[in-house]
Amino acid sequence: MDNQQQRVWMHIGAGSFHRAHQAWYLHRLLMQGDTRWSIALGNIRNDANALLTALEKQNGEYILETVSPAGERKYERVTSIKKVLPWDEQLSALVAQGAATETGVISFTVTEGGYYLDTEHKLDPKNPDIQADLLGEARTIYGTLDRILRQRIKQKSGPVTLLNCDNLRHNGERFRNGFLAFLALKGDMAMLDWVKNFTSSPNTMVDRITPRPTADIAPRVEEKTGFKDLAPLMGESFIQWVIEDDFIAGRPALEEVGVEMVKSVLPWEEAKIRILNASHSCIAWAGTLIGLSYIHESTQTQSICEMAWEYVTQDVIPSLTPSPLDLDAYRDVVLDRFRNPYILDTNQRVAADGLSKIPGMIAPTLIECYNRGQIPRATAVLPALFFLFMERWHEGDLPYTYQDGILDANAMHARFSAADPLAEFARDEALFGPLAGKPNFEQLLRDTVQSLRTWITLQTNETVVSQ
Ligand SMILES: NC(=O)c1ccc[n+]([C@@H]2O[C@H](COP(=O)([O-])OP(=O)(O)OC[C@H]3O[C@@H](n4cnc5c(N)ncnc54)[C@H](O)[C@@H]3O)[C@@H](O)[C@H]2O)c1
Ligand SMILES: OC[C@@H](O)C(O)[C@H](O)CO
Repeated sequence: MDNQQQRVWMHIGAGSFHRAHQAWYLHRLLMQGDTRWSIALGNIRNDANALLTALEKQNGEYILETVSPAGERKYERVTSIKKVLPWDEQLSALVAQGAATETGVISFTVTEGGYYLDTEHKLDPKNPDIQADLLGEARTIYGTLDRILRQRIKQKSGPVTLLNCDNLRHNGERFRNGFLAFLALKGDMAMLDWVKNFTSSPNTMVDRITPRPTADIAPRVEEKTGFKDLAPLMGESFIQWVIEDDFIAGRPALEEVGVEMVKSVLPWEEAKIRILNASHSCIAWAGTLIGLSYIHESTQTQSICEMAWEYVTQDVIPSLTPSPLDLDAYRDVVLDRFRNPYILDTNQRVAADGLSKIPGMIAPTLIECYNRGQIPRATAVLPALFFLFMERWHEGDLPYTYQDGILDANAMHARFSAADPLAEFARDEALFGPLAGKPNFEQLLRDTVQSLRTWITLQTNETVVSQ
């Protein structure tokens, strides 16, 4: 193996997922003796500083615990992060590393809300974070990359791949359109041209359920491996990564470790986003509404599992057919993964970012059902659950903090203080695009919310009686 040319893959977004997924794949490649690429990890926000410090102390290494649906646990020391980039206000370390010639790939996980796109998948220029970045700050992925690439051009470091690893449909394309729109709004046509010509943004489908790490992992890791890990994490044993092979400045040989390199990621991403992610949120919102804390408990509640099953079976599968995937089998495997009791994934984590998930993951199925003359009764359950979930949020009755990158808390409270909050919700174009304000859609939501209120009362009484 030619190890002369050391290349760097910089990742922005030091959350759990990157370390359980992309870093794990590269680690496997290193273990095969191909050490040409390594990862440099940094973050835009200052919310990962403790983790970055812990990783720095361990030379970027940590133990990943994986657990199968049967409860079999495995431990692996992940060694692909060779550089930990410390955070400062100016993001100096990220900028320096991103601008270096050795860096050929810049990937990112900044959550679904981190792209600030509306139902038309267009950048929302009114968002305060976007406005700040247009004035030169680096609060979002756009302002951050703007800074990095500006420096890259100055140093003549050449082309670079910008690799989105978030759960977004057409994630490369949507990010790229957002970024180009951002640069156009800035009026920076030279930079815009450079990005068009010297970067590529492959679409990818990423998959591994990775809960937020809990305190019980470290003692287990120490007992099993003898390593007193300051930054251990846990994920399910299942893993998948499908990428469109469009890397402008080289890439690690990821196909050697099970990554599927394809021409078009479309069938995989549609299945993942609609069958896995949208059902996941459905289960998290429903579970929360009847007092459950974990995804497996919620999925094991028959009426909740039926909501997800019917949504996929009645509305999604007809939308995605024909597909090269066996969608019925995909649905069943996904629901089985959600039932894994050892993962202890929380409804809180999966319920997050609903304001981005409704337009990105759920509205397309609603629209397509209407377009083929079908009333999307099963899909309407998902936004109806989200409405009831946000009503609880408004009343201060959620058992946890709701995290949503694009939530305008004042506007949302105002909506729920209006005479008819459901009408306001159904008319929200940012959520429902062309369906917003359509009387038949509003009525469908109203009826669905009503029957879910009855379901919640019944379920809650049942829970109280059986306690
Ligand atoms: N955890 C999973 O199971 C999983 C699986 C597949 C894909 N993903 C994708 O990865 C994303 C992150 O998941 P995670 O488990 O690492 O979450 P996490 O909560 O551990 O980390 C979130 C990361 O995003 C950053 N961030 C949040 N909002 C941002 C914004 N507006 N701009 C810039 N940075 C922002 C945070 O600083 C942090 O680094 C998910 O939202 C999803 O799109 C996660
Ligand atoms: O639906 C929530 C996601 O974070 C999910 O855990 C992930 O997409 C699985 O790959």
